[in-house]
Amino acid sequence: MIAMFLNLQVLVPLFFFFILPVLFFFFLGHSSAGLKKKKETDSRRTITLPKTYPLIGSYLAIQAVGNRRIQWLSDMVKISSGATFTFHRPLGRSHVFTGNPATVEYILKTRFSNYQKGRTAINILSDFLGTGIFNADGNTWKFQRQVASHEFNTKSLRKFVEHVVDAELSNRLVPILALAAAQGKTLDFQDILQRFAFDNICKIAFGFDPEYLKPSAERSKFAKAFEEATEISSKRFREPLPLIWKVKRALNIGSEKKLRIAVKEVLEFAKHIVREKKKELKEKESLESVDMLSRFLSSGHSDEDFVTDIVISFILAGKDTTSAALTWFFWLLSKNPRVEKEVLKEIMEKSEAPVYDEVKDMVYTHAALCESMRLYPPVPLDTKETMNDDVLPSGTVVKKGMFVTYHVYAMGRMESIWGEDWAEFKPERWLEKLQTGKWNFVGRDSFTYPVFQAGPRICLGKEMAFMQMKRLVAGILRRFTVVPTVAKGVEPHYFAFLTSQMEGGFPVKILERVHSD
Ligand code: HEM
Repeated sequence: MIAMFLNLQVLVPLFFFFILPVLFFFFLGHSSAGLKKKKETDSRRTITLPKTYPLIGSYLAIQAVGNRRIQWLSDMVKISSGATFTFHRPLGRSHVFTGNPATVEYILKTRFSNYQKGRTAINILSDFLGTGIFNADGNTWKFQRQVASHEFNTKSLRKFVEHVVDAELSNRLVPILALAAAQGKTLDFQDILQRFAFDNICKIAFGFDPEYLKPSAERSKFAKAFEEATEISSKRFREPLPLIWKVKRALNIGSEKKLRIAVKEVLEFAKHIVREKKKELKEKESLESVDMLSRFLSSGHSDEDFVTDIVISFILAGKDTTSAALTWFFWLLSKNPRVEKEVLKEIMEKSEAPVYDEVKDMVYTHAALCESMRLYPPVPLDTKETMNDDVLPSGTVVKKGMFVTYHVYAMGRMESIWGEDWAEFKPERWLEKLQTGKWNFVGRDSFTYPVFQAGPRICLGKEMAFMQMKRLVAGILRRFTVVPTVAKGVEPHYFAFLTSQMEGGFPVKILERVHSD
């Protein structure tokens, strides 16, 4: 058995890393005609659909684009008829990518039960997420969704904004920014926002403060292990064949060994907190805390593995999504002083520490965040597995077991959806001016704008995310200006594993607004 694994461990990488590159150069040398006819040109380049070869499909084309996969697939979706593109993976497997709102509605709502997370994705994430809501289908998912939905009511949201977010903002974030401003220090703003979001979501999910944003604090072991587990688990999706990570896991080598250690660390820590909470609950009979874990436990769900899995899924869902959105938001704001001015105007009309209703009423900021996530969605792609053979509204035939991905990033950049000015950062496309002179928010349907997914599995934390982001934007911009130190003319690179990131971080200087205005 071991010998077989060792053979595979040698043969599989040999095929993908040695034989394939040789084939690549062979085809490149002999067949530029191998590319299909030109489909679309822009001022800088010609965009073409990739050639498909026997056995390897279009693997070479996607390898050649390196870390521009999202952008390349977006181009393919945009030039394909019905905004639906079939990518041919090695060994005859096909994968459909779509940017067609009718198809998105079809897979996320009309034929919801036919397009599930599926076995492949669940297997990939199960070492880390177990059967938590993010990694479950059918009744396991439904039950968690029903129980968790109760936790996202107005009362919880109000407490969240007025206690958790406010405390993290005024006790940690503002002092860090004030110090950076005084010292003229450059900060990685993406890292700061990620730490802010991690502290927030742990407090909500566990009632536990990992103190990740505390100045000069050691990165907590839990946060570090969580990050490592997320990154390695999501890299499993990138392996050309699932067999590769499975073999590495069986042999406990390389990244899989690191994953095992990280997951053990996360689970041990999470279970320790669950036990402590259970003890507390027994002693006090009812808990005052508002965290989800306490609520789950006090409503009779006491199975340790079950509640641990749920809580971990929530941390994952809330950890890097809001920070990704805010990173790009502050980048776009720095390039669009007119929009920043409008946002600031709205903030200055509220009190210094705006309460829930005031935050809710920040309509222009809400629109600016929607607009920023249109161009830079925190979750750029979302994949479903087909349960039974079907035909999509675009006419594409899908077979049982095939993957269908809706391409959120592409959809935010399609002229057919947003018009000729799709590339402009324009919050006003989400707004109408009322006779009173106030803005009114005009939403888009969630199948055209599936940034939070859509249908029965639409993001549970959407409203909480907006409240957190708006409160944070108000807290920062009222006092500071965020000035990127990215060289002039350089566009930061957008890439993603599960959630999007700015490659290399987001270096900024912080200026006290009093001095800068
Ligand atoms: C800007 C911020 C956010 C964005 C763009 C976002 C987006 C998404 C997306 C695209 C999904 C679907 C993922 C999938 O099933 O593959 C999702 C699911 C989910 N999100 Fe969010 N999310 C955000 C913030 C949050 C926050 C702060 C929380 C929790 C407090 C949260 C909780 C959840 C949960 C529990 C699910 C799973 C829902 C289900 O499967 O039924 N999200 N979110």
